[in-house]
Amino acid sequence: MSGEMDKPLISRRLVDSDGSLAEAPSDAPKVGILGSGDFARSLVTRLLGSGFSVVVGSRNPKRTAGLFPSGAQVTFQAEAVDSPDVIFVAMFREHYSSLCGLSDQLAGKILVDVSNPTEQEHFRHHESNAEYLASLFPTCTVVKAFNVISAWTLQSGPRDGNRQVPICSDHPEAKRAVSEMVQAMGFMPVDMGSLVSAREVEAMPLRLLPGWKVPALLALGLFAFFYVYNFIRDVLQPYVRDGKSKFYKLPVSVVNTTLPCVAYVLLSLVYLPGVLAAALQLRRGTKYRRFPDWLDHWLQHRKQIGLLSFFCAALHALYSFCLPLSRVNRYEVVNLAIKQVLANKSHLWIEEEVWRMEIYLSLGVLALGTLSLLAITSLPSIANSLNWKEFSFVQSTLGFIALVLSTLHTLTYGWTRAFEDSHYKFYLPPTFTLTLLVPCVVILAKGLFLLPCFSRRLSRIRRGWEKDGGVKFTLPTDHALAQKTSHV
Ligand SMILES: Cc1cc2nc3c(=O)[nH]c(=O)nc-3n(C[C@H](O)[C@H](O)[C@H](O)COP(=O)(O)OP(=O)(O)OC[C@H]3O[C@@H](n4cnc5c(N)ncnc54)[C@H](O)[C@@H]3O)c2cc1C
Ligand SMILES: NC(=O)C1=CN([C@@H]2O[C@H](COP(=O)(O)OP(=O)(O)OC[C@H]3O[C@@H](n4cnc5c(N)ncnc54)[C@H](OP(=O)(O)O)[C@@H]3O)[C@@H](O)[C@H]2O)C=CC1
Ligand code: HEM
Ligand SMILES: [Cu+2]
Ligand SMILES: [Fe+3]
Repeated sequence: MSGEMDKPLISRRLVDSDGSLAEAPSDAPKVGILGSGDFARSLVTRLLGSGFSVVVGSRNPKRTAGLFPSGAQVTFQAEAVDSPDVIFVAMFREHYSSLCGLSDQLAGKILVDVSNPTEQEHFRHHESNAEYLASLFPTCTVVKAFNVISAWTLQSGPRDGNRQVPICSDHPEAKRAVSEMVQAMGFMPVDMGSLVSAREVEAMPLRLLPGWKVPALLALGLFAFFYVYNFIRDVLQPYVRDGKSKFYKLPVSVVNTTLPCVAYVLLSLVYLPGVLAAALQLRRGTKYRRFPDWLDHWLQHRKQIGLLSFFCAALHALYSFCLPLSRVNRYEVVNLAIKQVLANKSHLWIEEEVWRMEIYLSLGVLALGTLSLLAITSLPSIANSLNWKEFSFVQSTLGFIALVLSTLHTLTYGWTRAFEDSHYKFYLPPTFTLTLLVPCVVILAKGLFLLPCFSRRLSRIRRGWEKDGGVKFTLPTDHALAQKTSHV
């Protein structure tokens, strides 16, 4: 082992100066730990601090004892597993089989598997580490726990970040015993069922932001499409036709035409699946049939799509604020002024342009402000403080209002450009016209479903009425449905 690995994660001085880690009272529940690595050391600190007495089993206790706080007993593996009923296996999977000599002593005890496979290991083995441990020690009860907690969090205490510790085991009593320990250590146990779930639990720390992959790819795809489209219109066309170099537009101008389009299209894609779902329910005349998978999945990713839309819109606003700062803008203003002077004109003021700009800026700010409310309420702590009605008012009603405001912002920005030949470059229409299609469909459809004939039928369907057949049951299924389709 290198010197780095030999350094104790917990310095003795620090631990000794902390009164709470003094020797545990003799009647404290005793816990065993096999292994003396980083995880074992952090676990010991936490367990001692939570009132447990700890015995550590090492292959070489003489060498490792110095790394542990004085309250812990460090001894040989065989001795350590003798008295405690609960034993943590703080070792890597490949070393589990080295414990087989302890089989007889371990019989009937609870083994806690804390291990995390690497990504390659996870895919190489069909069974989870915990199931493998259980197969090596058929007379023991194996509980999977703590793998999602880092050694660092264990040591410093669950002050921030996620406190949840998923637990699974085939034996309810063992699971309960470990759950109580988890709670005593300041974490929150989450029952994940039987040991088969260990594979899922072991995959948890391997996942980076699940649920964001498809929305992020969607946003990137839209960004790439609009960026290329704007590049062709704003940079390539002037270069090819007039030999003008407008490449300076790449970092700010083209980006600020691209970002709002991405934000706007994403926002409309948040509200499109709700409309499709309503249309499908109207057509089927029942809500008791599953939506097709793609729609189901889409409904479940609205939160991520919405937050990405908010992110792009916020960037768009920042870029817009920066436009007047750019040198391009300064030169343009000066050149225009010179032109005015040379033409002997004193007052440049186009009333229509002034109003158009004032209105579209104001609408943009209002739209972004409304979107921020949605973003704020999607924070779990805020969402938890709202009841369902309040949450769905903000998300559904205010979100739709944000979509309408964005549409008005885009329309007033575009004004008459869609109908002027000079704004078609290489026959390509102005970018904003491409973005208007989906939002307008969503807004029209929402309006349509508000008509009494549709809305009455829709709300009856949502209360359990069926086209052919009576009322099935009138449980508050709206809640269940809504919760199932949200990622709060
Ligand atoms: C910045 C931002 C943050 C977001 N954060 C979240 C978040 O944290 N969590 C989240 O889930 N989503 C979030 N979203 C996504 C989105 O705001 C919500 O999913 C929103 O509830 C969708 O509203 P909806 O009206 O389209 O869909 P839904 O409310 O699901 O309704 C679907 C359809 O059914 C109709 N309908 C719904 N309920 C009834 C009823 N009881 N009676 C009759 N008709 C009904 C609606 O009119 C609609 O046509 C966020 C979006 C953005 C932009
Ligand atoms: N570090 C972390 O943040 C986290 C770790 N885990 C899991 O905890 C387990 C231990 O991790 P960690 O403490 O970081 O690893 P370390 O390498 O620091 O510790 C492993 C320990 O295993 C013991 N061991 C027993 N038999 C063998 C053997 N044949 N060969 C090598 N070592 C052996 C050693 O103790 P001795 O020499 O005293 O016998 C050693 O200290 C792993 O399964 C890991 O996935 C889970 C979550 C977070
Ligand atoms: C503080 C808020 C906002 C400000 C200050 C703002 C400002 C602007 C400005 C200055 C333009 C013209 C850009 C250019 O000259 O190329 C513009 C265009 C646009 N904005 Fe905004 N905006 C805001 C919010 C939003 C929001 C929330 C959305 C939608 C989600 C949005 C969507 C658009 C669209 C689609 C365009 C047209 C882009 C194009 O085709 O060129 N904006 N906005
Ligand atoms: Cu998913
Ligand atoms: Fe595995």
